[in-house]
Amino acid sequence: MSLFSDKQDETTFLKLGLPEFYYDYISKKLGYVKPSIVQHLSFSPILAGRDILMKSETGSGKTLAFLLPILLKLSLRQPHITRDQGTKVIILTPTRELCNQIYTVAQRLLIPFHWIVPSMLSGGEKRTSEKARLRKGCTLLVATPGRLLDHILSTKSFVFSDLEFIVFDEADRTLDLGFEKTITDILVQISKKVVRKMKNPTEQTGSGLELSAHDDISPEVSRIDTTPLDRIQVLLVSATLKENLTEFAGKVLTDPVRINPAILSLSSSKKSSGKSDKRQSSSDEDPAPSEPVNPLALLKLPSTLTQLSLTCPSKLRLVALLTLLRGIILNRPIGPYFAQKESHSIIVFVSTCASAEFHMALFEQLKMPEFGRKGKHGRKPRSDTASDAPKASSSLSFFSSTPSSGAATGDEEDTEQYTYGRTGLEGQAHNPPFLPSTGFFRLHGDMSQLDRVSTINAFAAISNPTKKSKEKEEREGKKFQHAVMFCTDVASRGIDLRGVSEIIQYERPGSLEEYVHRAGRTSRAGEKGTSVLFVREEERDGMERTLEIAKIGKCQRMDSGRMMNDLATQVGEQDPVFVAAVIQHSCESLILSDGPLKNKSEGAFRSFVRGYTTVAKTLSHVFNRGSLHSGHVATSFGLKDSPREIGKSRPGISSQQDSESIRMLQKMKNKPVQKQKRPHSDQSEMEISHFTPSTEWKKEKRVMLGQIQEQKDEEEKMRMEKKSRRESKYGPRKPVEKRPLKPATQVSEFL
Ligand SMILES: Nc1ncnc2c1ncn2[C@@H]1O[C@H](COP(=O)(O)OP(=O)(O)OP(=O)(O)O)[C@@H](O)[C@H]1O
Repeated sequence: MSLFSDKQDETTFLKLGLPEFYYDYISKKLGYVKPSIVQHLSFSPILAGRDILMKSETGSGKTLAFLLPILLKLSLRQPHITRDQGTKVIILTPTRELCNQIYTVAQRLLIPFHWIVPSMLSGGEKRTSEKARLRKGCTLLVATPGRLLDHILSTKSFVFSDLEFIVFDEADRTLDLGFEKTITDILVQISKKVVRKMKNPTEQTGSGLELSAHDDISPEVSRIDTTPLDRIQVLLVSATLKENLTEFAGKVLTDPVRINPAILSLSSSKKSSGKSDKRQSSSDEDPAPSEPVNPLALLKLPSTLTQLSLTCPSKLRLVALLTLLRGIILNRPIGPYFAQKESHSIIVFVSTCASAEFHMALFEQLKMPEFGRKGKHGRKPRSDTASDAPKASSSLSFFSSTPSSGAATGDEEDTEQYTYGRTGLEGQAHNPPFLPSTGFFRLHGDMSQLDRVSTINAFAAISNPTKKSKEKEEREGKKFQHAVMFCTDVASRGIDLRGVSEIIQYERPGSLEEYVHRAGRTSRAGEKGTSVLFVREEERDGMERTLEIAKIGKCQRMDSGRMMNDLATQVGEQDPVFVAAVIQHSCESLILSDGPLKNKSEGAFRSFVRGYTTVAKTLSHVFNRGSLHSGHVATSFGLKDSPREIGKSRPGISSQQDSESIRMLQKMKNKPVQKQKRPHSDQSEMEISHFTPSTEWKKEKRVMLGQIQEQKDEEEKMRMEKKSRRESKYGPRKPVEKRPLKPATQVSEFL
């Protein structure tokens, strides 16, 4: 089903009730002519004051689906709302990026309604300037939970006693990230403020430190007194509403309307409206029977998305990634799956900050090796014609663990060829980049907020250029045709980057939901897109079956042999295995010659192996470290040391390492060589099991969660302040046992 169904084509925003001048504005200035299905379905229930449980596929326009009717409701009020009436709408988001994005959309939508003031609290700014904005007053506030609670408790001038709407965008993610207690605290504070206002309607209740010793903020959702929240319209929104939301939704939503375009039905638990805010409408009807509670239908991707899996053994992952990226950006014929475009913007998902940093640094420096010209006796470059390429079938085994027999028929000339480039760096200074005219970016939670914003802007300037960004690029002389961004899952939720037509899930997703959200960064608003998932052979069937069972879609298998053959043809070689070996060798040599890059690579390798097990139950049967060969994983990070040695060796090229590299080239060509000293697989597993969660790993994990930790620190600080106030008043209290931090990847099992 497309974003706009046939029936939807007849519906414009005008028919939904937008005033004509406003429709003119959003259609002409913002390009929103027809509502998407989710916007169509949610419009009247929100106008009617109903609580909403909204689930719709990624990129289907959920932001507008809740913002437009809310803003319309507020804008129509007479006399006009003023900012000194306090905050009427709070939108909670799990990440700063999403916060920023929603705030930007709200700002644009509100241009004709200048009396409605939007604002944002996400922790990227100084508290004092945030306080100043709150003091002036804002009608609509987009915030991350930690920073919002901070201001609720400490900014006296923050007025929210007349709150009318709370929206939880990406609600399941917010809970997953361990914000449950913070949200509970926020709701408790809001309830108190609303109750107080109800008792004394003329009082202008600001916020501030009003906690008493008896204000024990409960960590349990079940202990929120939600009666006052009945006055507030609550909206839970996500592309994936999981079971961890059931209890939460049950507590904060009253008689919600479920909106799920996938099922194309609206449902409600009861016919009657129980909310006191039903003041707006009595004509609220339940248009359809209840949505069946089918946990397998919880995840949805756009039908315009092509899902692919690329099977690849660990030791060839790096080469395969480079080849795939080159194939996409050069519009080489790597199957019918990829758009032939002048400019490609590709997001590559990795699982750790260290990996994102490493890959960006490597790809930025990597040059195209000189195939066929470096051999001792020289080797004539072969012609760049398709007829020279070996048959696909012969190289399909390129991606199997053992080289194909076809690949093993090297002659003496081939043997000499392995002396190619020794260090792989000779004469490379003048070589073109492996991925020409491509800007590389990284986005992860360990970057400062400023860095993250400028990265997103720089990437967007290529993926979706505006006149302004084009001028800026030309001024600065940095004109890239393509963009590749290495991201952790910090970017997988809600980020709306138009023009991204390819997603590569290079390192495994942490859960099924993560898979969906990552893939959903393309095919937005009805556009076409492709998502490629890298899997090992032993993972492929399990992953495909899981996606099918969960009705996420069918994952087609990518013809990796064809991809490699094409690269070989491009560089004038016949043997894709040889080409792969040379590329791998170039990466390894570059890493060996560059100390900081090697450190990055080692860090990325360690965090990859450690993190491999932190997979949610929905995917733990697919990705298990039992079969992970750490030696091969090291190869995929361009490391030649055995896993045991990684981190111990000094950066720089040693002759021993260099000869090992040549041996590896020979091994890949299936030449009889002295056995390379690689750990036995059992030994590898011992290495991996060495990486049991340590303090160091916990630290890294916190880094991965970036801003969340920062917010947790803030919470802790507030708790301590509260404790000391309490103790100074009532004396020391028996310490309460601390609840363990909920792992970010812990999600409910529904398969
Ligand atoms: N009615 C519309 N007409 C045209 N474009 C639209 C319309 N509604 C939304 N869009 C565009 O579609 C894109 C996706 O919208 P949005 O970010 O709200 O999707 P989403 O459902 O929240 O996705 P996700 O679940 O990934 O966060 C945005 O670029 C938005 O501008």
